[in-house]
Amino acid sequence: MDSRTKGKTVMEVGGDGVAVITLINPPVNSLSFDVLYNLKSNYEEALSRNDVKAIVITGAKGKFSGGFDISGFGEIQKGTRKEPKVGYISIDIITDLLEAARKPSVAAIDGLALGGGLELSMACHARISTPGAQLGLPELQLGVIPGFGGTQRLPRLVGLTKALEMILTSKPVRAEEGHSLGLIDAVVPSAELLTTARRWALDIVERRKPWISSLLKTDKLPPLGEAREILKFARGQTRKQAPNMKHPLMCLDALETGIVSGPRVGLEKEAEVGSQVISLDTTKGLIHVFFSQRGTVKVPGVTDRGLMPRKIKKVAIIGGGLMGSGIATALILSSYPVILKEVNEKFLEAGIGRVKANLQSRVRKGSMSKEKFEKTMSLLKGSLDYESFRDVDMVIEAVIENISLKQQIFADLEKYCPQHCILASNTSTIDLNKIGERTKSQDRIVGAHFFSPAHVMPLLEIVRTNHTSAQVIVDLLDVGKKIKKTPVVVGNCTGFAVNRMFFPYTQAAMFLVERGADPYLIDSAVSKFGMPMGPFRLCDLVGFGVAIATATQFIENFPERTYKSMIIPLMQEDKRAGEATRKGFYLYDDKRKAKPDPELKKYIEKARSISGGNVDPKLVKLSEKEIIEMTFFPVVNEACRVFAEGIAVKAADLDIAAIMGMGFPPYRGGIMFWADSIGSKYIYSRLDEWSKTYGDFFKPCAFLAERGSKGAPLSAPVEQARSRL
Ligand SMILES: CCCCCCCCC[C@H](O)CC(=O)SCCNC(=O)CCNC(=O)[C@H](O)C(C)(C)COP(=O)(O)OP(=O)(O)OC[C@H]1O[C@@H](n2cnc3c(N)ncnc32)[C@H](O)[C@@H]1OP(=O)(O)O
Ligand SMILES: NC(=O)c1ccc[n+]([C@@H]2O[C@H](COP(=O)([O-])OP(=O)(O)OC[C@H]3O[C@@H](n4cnc5c(N)ncnc54)[C@H](O)[C@@H]3O)[C@@H](O)[C@H]2O)c1
Repeated sequence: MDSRTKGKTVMEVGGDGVAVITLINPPVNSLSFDVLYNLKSNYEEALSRNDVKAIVITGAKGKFSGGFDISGFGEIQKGTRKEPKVGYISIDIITDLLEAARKPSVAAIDGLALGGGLELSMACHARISTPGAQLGLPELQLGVIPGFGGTQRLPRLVGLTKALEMILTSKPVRAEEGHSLGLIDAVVPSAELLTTARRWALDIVERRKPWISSLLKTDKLPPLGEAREILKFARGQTRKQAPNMKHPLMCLDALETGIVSGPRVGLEKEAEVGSQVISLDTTKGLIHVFFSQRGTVKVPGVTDRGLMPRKIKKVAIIGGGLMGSGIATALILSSYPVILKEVNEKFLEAGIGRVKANLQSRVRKGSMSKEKFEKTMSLLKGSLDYESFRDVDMVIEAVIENISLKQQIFADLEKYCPQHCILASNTSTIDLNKIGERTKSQDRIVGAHFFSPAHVMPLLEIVRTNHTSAQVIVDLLDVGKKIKKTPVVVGNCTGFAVNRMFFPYTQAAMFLVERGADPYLIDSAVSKFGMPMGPFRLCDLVGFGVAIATATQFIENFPERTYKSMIIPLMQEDKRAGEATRKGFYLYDDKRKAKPDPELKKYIEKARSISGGNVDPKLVKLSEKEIIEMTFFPVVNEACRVFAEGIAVKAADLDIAAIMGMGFPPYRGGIMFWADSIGSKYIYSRLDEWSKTYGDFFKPCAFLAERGSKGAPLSAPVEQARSRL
């Protein structure tokens, strides 16, 4: 393969007259422009050769195709590739050359057929798959729409309602379901895939099997009136669930056009809309997130050293409280045998009970069978001492946030655990060097910072000190992958990356209400921006105990830039500590529904008199845009510090940390990507102005000042010399 080309296809014509075209573009046989143009040439040749009666398309190495090469969208967005004529691939190649050919095509699907991959197969005249195949149209998740005819062919093969479900949720179906839906014609073992597909293709030629063009099918489509109602309902749901995104509605337009005006017009509409969505900001954000998420496991100086992850056969967890039980759940769910250590029988039983409850909720929801529940629980063993730690490969400490307790535990671990054992702590704030101070094992000490609930939240911050060995990080990255977390490797400091970004967010919100802004308007503006909830609702949810503990750490470590608000401590004095006490910034009813509380004013006024601040008429009347800027620009500022200090190696890691740890909307691309979309100059100028009016909480850091004064992108790499990692 030419090093400048991305992938290819190869065609082999057998003595039976079947041309087998194989898609080759590792690792997922994505459909790059090179692959697609090669496929076109192969088809032209196959159609012109007299010795070819039929065609089979398959993918190399057990994968049909993971879809259009996503980096192609980036090339078009950046202008480094000229966009092909609208509809050239979906209409000229896939429809007019392939589907309308005089020779039939059969798709032989092993492994993945996603996005453009499934769409290519739907243009074939039959589809044979292996039992493990995954079939789906996940394009909306990337901000694009199914663009190789998926909006037209999928409803015609599986019906409108199922097609909408598959497209709007981006969730794939397995082969058996695909078969019962009519998407797949036969499911056969891997070893029989190609022979069955070849025979099927020849059977079509011989008229022993039907020659079906998906695009021309109408039997699964509902009557027009019903179709319009179904689409109207889908539009309503989409507007509610994705209010800040245009592309799902544009996708529904393409579907509707095909049903109302016929598939050819539908294909044209799909091509037109498909081209328009590429330049949407939300699409740019989502595509950035796709690659950034996969980039977190590429850590310079660590994962490029040829180290292989060691096998972790057994894990011990110390502390079966909220976090320890969640971490244990995540591990046993991925088949790791786990020992859970607690201080006494009562606490041990409670810890194991929490793990059980986590799994039982899956059984109740029907996502786990009773047998699987028993089998999974059998991987968990309780312990009250360290004797059973003698053969563990990794320990994760999750006891209360107390330095001397953690130091003692790590000293004990050094005595009991084997020398190769990884010693991890789930601390959210404490310096790992301090935790390991009484050991000689600094090279195997690492942070494994999970987020609550640990068996649900997707992020794992892997915290390394200057002493943590690269091997230990490689091992933990592998465990993270196996337990289905997205790991982000960060440096050691108070709050690491996520909590450092969280602090200024909540503090800015407290500052604004003390100066007269309405907390409920702030929550509403922040929710509209795309966060799962506003900062005040969030404080209620996590509880004021946690909020005060984390704020204390920030105040101690970063006093020069902390806004010290008394609102939460004052409320806590009155035993209103958030949702758990049914009173916080909101009042909660029996069903935990939140409603504003007029009494909140009292606490705000008292806090204001303690801080000595005044109501600022400008801040009373903030627009939603100004609210977002005043709450999130301080987050950008802190993210810049984290990046400049080398706590995060790449700006994109902070994007993923913000999305998965804070709930920052993925379609905004993450905190640094969003900041760059606004421009460093503007952010710097706003923070600079506010810091002059309201104090150092808003003061732009040196990194932001430097880049902002030049208008340089904040996410451009930091010089290596300045990076701590
Ligand atoms: C305007 C005209 C333009 C031309 C017309 C365009 C019309 C669009 C047509 C079409 O409808 C659009 C699409 O098909 S969009 C793509 C749809 N497919 C997907 O969304 C699948 C995305 N991939 C995944 O979900 C997963 O990667 C996977 C395939 C399920 C595999 O998961 P797994 O965990 O095994 O591996 P990963 O770590 O995720 O991925 C491994 C590496 O592969 C890269 N990769 C995966 N999919 C693609 C892809 N479609 N394009 C490019 N690269 C892909 C991924 O980035 C990883 O790379 P590394 O470098 O990190 O190894
Ligand atoms: N709660 C969160 O949202 C959260 C999020 C991320 C990280 N963390 C961190 O996780 C750690 C645990 O937090 P948590 O919320 O699960 O606390 P928790 O109070 O719910 O649980 C701590 C458990 O540790 C046990 N324990 C104490 N000493 C022990 C010992 N010597 N041996 C065995 N068990 C012992 C306690 O009995 C208790 O059950 C803390 O370091 C915290 O900072 C918490």
